[in-house]
This record gives sequence, structure tokens and C-alpha cells, in this order.
Amino acid sequence: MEELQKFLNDKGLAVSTLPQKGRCLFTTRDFSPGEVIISQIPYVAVPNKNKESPESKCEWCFSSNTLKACSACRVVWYCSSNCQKSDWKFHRIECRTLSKVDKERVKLLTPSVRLMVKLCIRRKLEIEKIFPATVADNYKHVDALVSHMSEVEEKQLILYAQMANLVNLILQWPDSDINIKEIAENFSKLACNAHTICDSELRPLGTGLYPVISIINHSCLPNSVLVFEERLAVVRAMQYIPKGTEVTISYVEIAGSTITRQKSLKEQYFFTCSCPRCIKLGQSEDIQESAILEGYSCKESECDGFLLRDSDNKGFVCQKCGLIRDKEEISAIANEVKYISDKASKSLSSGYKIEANEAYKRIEALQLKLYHPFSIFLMRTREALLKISMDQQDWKEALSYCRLTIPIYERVYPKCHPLLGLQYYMCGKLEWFLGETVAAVRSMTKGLDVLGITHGTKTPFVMELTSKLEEARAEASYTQRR
Ligand SMILES: C[S@@+](CC[C@H](N)C(=O)[O-])C[C@H]1O[C@@H](n2cnc3c(N)ncnc32)[C@H](O)[C@@H]1O
Repeated sequence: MEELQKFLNDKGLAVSTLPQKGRCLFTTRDFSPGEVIISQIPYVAVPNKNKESPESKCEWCFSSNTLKACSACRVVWYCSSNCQKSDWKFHRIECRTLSKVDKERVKLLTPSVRLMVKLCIRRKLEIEKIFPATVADNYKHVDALVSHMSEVEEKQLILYAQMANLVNLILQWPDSDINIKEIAENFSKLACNAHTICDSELRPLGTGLYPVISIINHSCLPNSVLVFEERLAVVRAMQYIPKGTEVTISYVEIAGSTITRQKSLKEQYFFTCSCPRCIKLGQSEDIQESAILEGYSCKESECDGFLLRDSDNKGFVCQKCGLIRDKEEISAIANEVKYISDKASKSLSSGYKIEANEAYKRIEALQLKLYHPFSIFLMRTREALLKISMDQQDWKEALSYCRLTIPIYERVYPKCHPLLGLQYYMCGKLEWFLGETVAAVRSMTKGLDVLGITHGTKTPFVMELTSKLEEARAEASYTQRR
């Protein structure tokens, strides 16, 4: 711990403990917006498996391009010999284990089981000094992670025990080298400490354990953001953070109502958030915001009031004009939305984009009758329509959906949230492509103002976006001069 404190102190950080939160990371100097607070390579990491690339992704950089399986184990894939070489020191040992797994059991190697197998191997290699521990990469930090074992439901504990047994069968180590109870507990630790590794556009690629970064607690109004540069996790200040402040990131989607955010935090992380947004729970300002984000709109289309349940639970009363919206009318529309949503997701997963597009448009029309214009549900439908239009290369339609999401994004995300930056930038790219160059420069600039802070101005991702913006600027000034 002393070594870690010294390591963090050199970076302007310190670990402290608060009774209601456990360990916390504090700043011991000021940080400016966009400054890297801390970065870490994963102690262990695995790529996701998904439908588009069932053969997985590159074990080292998570790319999906030109993959070749390791010829010995045929479980792990690489996109290049460079990536294979980078992973060799570890995989050489993991490969011996994976090669012995019989074909039926290979199917059970889910990303979480693989991550645990890697964690056990990494621990053993550290004990044997093949992978010497460093200040930041050290199994001691895994030991120190919270597991919440006493709060985990019985059903989940049984599942962890079964998964631990499977890990034991895969490893085939002598009994003296394996502790099934510890592995089961480590599954619980992964559930509330591992991070989803995403690409620069925040698409999930894999899962990694970064035990020092795991010291950072959650806030629904965070002052920092966690992004990834391939496997490297980087925490950047989203705003000016004075000395003596707790560093916070957000663990969950912060677009929802307070009740929704608190529910997901409780379910996965076993705590009740008391951040500046959450302490407003039950106050009129929070009730109104939640009703706008997740509640129903007034029956009177001209009225922008929000609705709350009436006292005898027969319907919902508009808090502005007093009109009552009938429960039956609401549930009839909601049921139709549910029915079409099921069809839409089935069409989408079977690749029937045209059918999915039509279904989502019907959902949007129904949701417009049901919800407030700033509804999260409407925002999700428009995100789906935006994605389908992009896939179908219908740029005009994509731009119109992108523009419709922006006012909602501006309401639900902080000014410097990466998702807001990405949405502005996407809007700009579409505008540019459709010849609206002046608007494009405006939107791309707004996007880069955010992304320069969240992703860093010197990263290849932001540098590429910057050079595109310069091109758009040159084109805009040429068009204006003509
Ligand atoms: C990734 S760990 C963060 C570090 C943790 N505090 C520790 O002592 O190791 C996640 C756990 O920290 C606690 N935690 C994180 N954010 C919190 C918050 N805002 N309020 C209370 N507890 C929090 C919860 O127990 C959660 O499951």
C-alpha cells in the first residue's frame, strides 16, 4: 500500500478511505480539463464475442480485421504477428492450458470464464516470478478489490461456484495450486470492478481488469471520464479539478432518471449513490426531470406539462393544465409499442433492415403520442433509426435522426460527455457529406471541443477528426468566397 501511495503521489493522487464508499482516489494537485489523471494497462483482458465476429477479436488490440487463430490452441485469435508477439509471453503459458481443453468444453469458454482463467494464470506467474509484480500490476491490488459476497443473491453465488469449478477443470492444476472459493469470490469482484473496454467511438470491444483504476468511485455527475486507447485505460479530467477533490467516473448510463440510475447501481455495485444528482431524489426538481425523461406527455398536444399518477391511481394528471390521461389509453399504446419493438429487434437481428426501419418508424410515431419530446425512450428509438439509416447509407435520413437526438443528448449528458461530442461530430460529418459545409464546420467544432477533452488532443483518433475539420473549414471558406 505504501508503494502504491508513493506511485500515486508522484501523479498528484492519493488513496483514502471513506466509511460509506470504501477506498477513494483523491487529487493532491489541481488537474485541468483534458489532463490525464491516471492510465493503466490491464492486469488481464479478453475480447468480447459478438454476432458480427463470432470468431472473437484480436486478443491483444481487439481489432476484428484479418484474424488468424493461434495454431496450437485455436481459441485465441490475432490480427497480426506484432499483436501475437506482444501477447506471447503470457499466451505461451495460457496456450498449454487451452490446448488441452476438449472440444465440448471449449464452447463453455465465455469471455468471463476466459478472463478468470487468465487471472489465475497471471497470479501463478507472479508467484513464480515469471511475470514479476510491479507497483501497479500486482495481485495484491486484486486481493484488495471489493467483492460484496455477503450481498450477492444465493442464485448468483451458485452460478459463481459452478463457474469456478469450470475454471478448475480447465486449468487442471494440482489441488495445492487452486482455491475454488477464491475463484468464486473473484467472479464477484470482476462483476463490480472490471471495465468494459471500448473503442474511441465507445463501442464495446472487451473486458479488462485495471485494479488501480478500480479504486475510482462512481458519480452520476462525474468530474472525470474513462476512455481506452486500445488496451490502455485512460482517465481524463472532464473539468477543472482542484487539489483535494475525489476523482469520480460514471459506472452506468447516466441518461436515465434518478430511480433508474440508482436501480442499476444497486443491482450491479451494491450501493446507493449520494452524488449531487442523486441527493435530489424526491425533490420537486428531480420528480419533474424524471417525469420528462421517462414519464408520459400531456394528452393536449400543445401542452408541454409533465404527468404524475393521480391520487386514486386511475390515470396520470398533467401538472401544467390539469388534464387527466387515462391509464387504459396509455397501456394500449405502450402494449403496441412493446409488440412492434419485439418485431423490430427480431427483424434487426435477422438482418431485415427495411422491415426494422419501418417498425422503428411506427414505434417513433407511437412514442411521440405517449412521451415527452425529451424522452429517453424516444431517444433510443431515434438512435436505432440513425444506425439503420447509416447502415443503409441513407445519409439524409441519418442526418435528420442525428439532429433529433442532439437536444435530448444536450439535456441528459453533461456538457463535456464523450457521447455528446461523438453525436455532434457525427452530425457534422453527415452535414459535410450532404454539402451543408458551414453547418458541418459548426457541428464538427462543437464535437471536437468535447472530444479534445475526453479523448485528448494528441490521440490518433482526435488528430484524424481535427484534420477532417480543417478540410471542411477550407472547403467552407472556399465556397463562401465564390
Ligand atoms: C470499482 S469499486 C470502487 C472502489 C471501492 N470503493 C473500493 O474500496 O475498492 C466499486 C465499489 O465501490 C463502492 N462505490 C463506488 N462508488 C460509490 C459511491 N458513489 N458511493 C458509495 N459506494 C461507492 C461500491 O461498493 C462499489 O461496488
